[in-house]
Amino acid sequence: MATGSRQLDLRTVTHTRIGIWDLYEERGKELPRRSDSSILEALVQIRDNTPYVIRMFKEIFNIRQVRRLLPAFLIVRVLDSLIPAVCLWYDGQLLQLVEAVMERRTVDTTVVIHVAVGRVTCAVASRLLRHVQRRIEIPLRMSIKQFYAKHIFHSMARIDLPTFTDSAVLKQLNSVTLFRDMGMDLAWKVAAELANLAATTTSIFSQLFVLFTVLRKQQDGPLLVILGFSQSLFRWYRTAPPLSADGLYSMSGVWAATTTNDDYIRMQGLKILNQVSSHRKELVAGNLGEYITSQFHESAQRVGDDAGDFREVCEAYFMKKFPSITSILRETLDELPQIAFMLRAVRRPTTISSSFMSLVLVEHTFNSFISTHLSPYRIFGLVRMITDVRNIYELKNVQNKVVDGTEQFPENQQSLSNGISVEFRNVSFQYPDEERYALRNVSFRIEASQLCVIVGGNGSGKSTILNLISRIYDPTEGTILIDNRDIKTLKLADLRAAMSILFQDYTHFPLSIRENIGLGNPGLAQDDDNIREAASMGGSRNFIEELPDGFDTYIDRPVDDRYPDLSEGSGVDYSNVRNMGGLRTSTVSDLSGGQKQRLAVSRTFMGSLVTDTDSSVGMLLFDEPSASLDPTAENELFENLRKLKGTKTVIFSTHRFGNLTRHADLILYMDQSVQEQGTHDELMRKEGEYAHIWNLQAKPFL
Ligand SMILES: Nc1ncnc2c1ncn2[C@@H]1O[C@H](COP(=O)(O)OP(=O)(O)OP(=O)(O)O)[C@@H](O)[C@H]1O
Repeated sequence: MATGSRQLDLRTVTHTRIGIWDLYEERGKELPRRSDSSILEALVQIRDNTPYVIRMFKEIFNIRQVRRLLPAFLIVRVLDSLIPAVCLWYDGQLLQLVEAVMERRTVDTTVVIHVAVGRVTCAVASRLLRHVQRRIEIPLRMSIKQFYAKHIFHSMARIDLPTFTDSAVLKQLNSVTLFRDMGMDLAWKVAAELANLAATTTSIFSQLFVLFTVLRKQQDGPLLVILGFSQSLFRWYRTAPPLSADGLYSMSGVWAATTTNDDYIRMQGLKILNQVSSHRKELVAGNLGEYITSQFHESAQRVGDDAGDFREVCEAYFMKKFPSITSILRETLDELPQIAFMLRAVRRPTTISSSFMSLVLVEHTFNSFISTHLSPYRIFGLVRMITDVRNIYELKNVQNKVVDGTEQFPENQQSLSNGISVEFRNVSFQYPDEERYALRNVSFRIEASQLCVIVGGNGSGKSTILNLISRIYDPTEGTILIDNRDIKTLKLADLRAAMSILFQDYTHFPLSIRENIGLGNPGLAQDDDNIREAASMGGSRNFIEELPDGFDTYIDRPVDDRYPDLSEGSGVDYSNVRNMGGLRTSTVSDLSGGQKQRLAVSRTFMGSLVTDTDSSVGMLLFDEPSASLDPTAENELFENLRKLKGTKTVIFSTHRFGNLTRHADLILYMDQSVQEQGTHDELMRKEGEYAHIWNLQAKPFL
């Protein structure tokens, strides 16, 4: 697969087979900040990522709402964390009361009342504090989330296609955006976890202090406290997850894992086929339900229990490698407070009941330490979150693969009204990770304001030419000149503002039809008159105006209506609430394929519109835009394109030979390279491949 610079130096890479997975690790090459399970490594991670957390706090503190609410939240949180210590103090009072009763055989009722009132007050205070905490937490969380939603949105919006589809970059993006709202919520989660940490530490030290105060007069009391504390520390350590901060055991270096297990790959494919709504139509029409179920079962049977996700399989593998060495020692340590208690009971049998109560108090307190927020899972979770905070900020630094130019384009905005010239000089191109050349040694020149039609069979490289003109990708070899200047020297934003493109694999944005068209020219995106004009040019205006919501219609609504978990099939009738609220029953859009294509054409025409204040584009690129259009619509489109001749450069790619080619200033007949070029008459006279296909395909219909 790999070629040239992509070649691997296999001597430095080790291969391990783990279940169905092949793991490749590069020897002696460490990633800057991934680490294994040791607490020390976790500390290193915290240290490395602290600047990002500080930056995060500075930023969230600049949000007015947060500046007001965060200190209040922290104060309430810490106050709440002191309550267990107060309760413990009352328990100590109770303990002393028992001792006094044992010695004097009388009960001091004021102490009893005091303790009872104290405990009740603690319970009430705790409940109230938690309520206040929750009240503050919700607006606080929403403000922070909103702030990071904007931050992450911008960091992602600037990434170009080759970078966006790079699997390593994708992983970084996923760490920030994988779970719904995850990235946006992350800052809040980190803040909340740090607050928890502070509160838990306060809680532990205040309880330790109270325990010492209560038990210091008892013989062996301090010893019990020390033993209890060390016991809980060891228990804490024992429950510490052996996972590294990124969830994988001890794999701190550069590594990659893949699987070639056909059944596993097929199972994942079948799952997607079954889950993603865009496949449902074919699944139903093809009567595939039973078939894919049986295929899934067969594959699952063959692959057996090896069919795990890499993380699971890896965990199981490394588990075997890490037996617990110190477990016996830890088990012994667990028993130390009880041993101390028994020794004391043997030496001083009269104090046995008070010692027992002390022991219960100590055990109860330290058990609560382990089960609190200081649980090792939460600590490791925090370390992971802190690493993700760094990912959020580093998203901004992801380098685009298509490097921006520095020169303004065009030098004179007016020049765009005469179109833009394009020249390919010996351009060859391979898509990333592809060995085959999509284009090989392609040269041609399209003069400003000419109409160029690119024709050729499937896979002949037509779309690739448009991808290169818009610098979605850069050529592997050769040069592209735009208005006689190297395309790489021009500022990308200027270049793209100067052209309007309809890609073959266009999509509709999950926005209103108005915006779907308007975004063809962001400068005019709010201008209703221009949007209507573009809709007329693209042949979509009539059917849009007939829709109940007209230009406000959403083709795919990005927000789902919500219902309780019970579905309609389970006997619940939602029609009343649905009718009352005007909720739709179907998520499927009402537009035909041809209507959708007309919308996409309208969006592209949007770029050709001019106002006094805004310049329009100088070039329009259409990649097979008439595939789903009826003959009338296609004819209208060609008329509109012909009208642009002389003011805009128009490049039109198609594998259908016909009306438009006869009006083209330049026809490129492609098959990986330019096989023939010229006007229709020139190519017909040449009697080459173009003439042959034209005679076959178009002539009978004209
Ligand atoms: N994103 C991509 N990644 C890898 N290879 C690609 C990609 N897009 C296209 N190719 C390959 O590049 C070659 C040229 O494809 P291109 O899309 O330019 O052809 P086309 O002439 O537009 O075809 P069609 O008429 O079918 O749209 C084909 O071999 C195709 O498989």
